[in-house]
Amino acid sequence: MTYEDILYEVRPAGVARITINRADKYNAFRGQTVDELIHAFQTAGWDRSIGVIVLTGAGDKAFCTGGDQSAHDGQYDGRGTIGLPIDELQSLIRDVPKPVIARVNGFAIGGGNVLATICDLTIASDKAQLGQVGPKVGSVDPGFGTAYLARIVGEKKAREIWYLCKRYTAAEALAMGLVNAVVPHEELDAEVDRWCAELLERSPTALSLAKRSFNADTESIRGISSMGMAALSLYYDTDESREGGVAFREKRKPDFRRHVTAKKA
Ligand SMILES: CC(C)(COP(=O)(O)OP(=O)(O)OC[C@H]1O[C@@H](n2cnc3c(N)ncnc32)[C@H](O)[C@@H]1OP(=O)(O)O)[C@@H](O)C(=O)NCCC(=O)NCCSC(=O)c1cc(O)c2ccccc2c1O
Repeated sequence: MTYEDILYEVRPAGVARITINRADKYNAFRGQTVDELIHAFQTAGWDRSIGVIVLTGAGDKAFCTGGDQSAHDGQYDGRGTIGLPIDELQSLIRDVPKPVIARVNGFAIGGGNVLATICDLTIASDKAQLGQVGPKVGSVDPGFGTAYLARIVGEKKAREIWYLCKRYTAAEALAMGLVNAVVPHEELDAEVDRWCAELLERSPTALSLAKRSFNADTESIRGISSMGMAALSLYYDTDESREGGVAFREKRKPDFRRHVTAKKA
């Protein structure tokens, strides 16, 4: 597969770096981006010469800001249940039998925040900002993005993150356990390299067994996600959901309640 939306590099030896290369869109993903990410994770995941996978975004503004709002009118573009086969990508990041590190170099918002959450480890620049926007833009991740997040930061904090859609600094994310480390922006690569070097010294089979063992406890969320995606697909076809995307593109506040109250009894 020839990549247009991502970069795939092996650097240094043993480390596959997968970069969402859409800096002009704040590294938002469209259907093609997700398909390319799936291909890249499958390649790195089953290549025995690779011991660690690093996921990041191009430039220094954003790690990833989730679904591309310019490719979202009702359903997203793409071949999956909601257009984007994002649930396949999320499962794959969990399924690859090696550690995946999120290198969070800027905004990790919406689906970008979900990707960083699902990765095994997260290392953030002190310039990073993390948060959810779903209910602000007529969407929600009804699976790993919500239920798995609650496992990490606790129910109260997870509900705050999703209901209020605030942006959190890297330091706040560290305090709530959403990231493993925060470093000055210019030291991000050196820190990621250090973590990768240490992981490459560990037994790959022991790491893979540990990863599967951690995953086993939250596998039921995969079922919740697949049911949730079917419900979400129906929601995306409502005026209430469309209002979120339209308002984002028109750079105005959404008025969701107008559509709720317009429903017939
Ligand atoms: C990232 C921001 C917080 C930045 O805010 P700021 O005020 O600094 O800048 P702008 O808002 O003006 O943005 C700058 C520039 O970037 C464009 N942009 C940013 N994000 C996107 C995007 N996601 N898609 C397309 N374009 C984007 C923006 O339009 C500006 O371009 P100009 O040309 O006008 O200059 C803020 O931008 C922000 O909050 N962005 C997030 C937007 C968003 O709605 N994301 C999608 C949310 S839904 C989602 O991601 C999602 C993901 C999943 O994985 C799911 C899984 C399962 C179910 C559902 C899922 C889901 O809904």
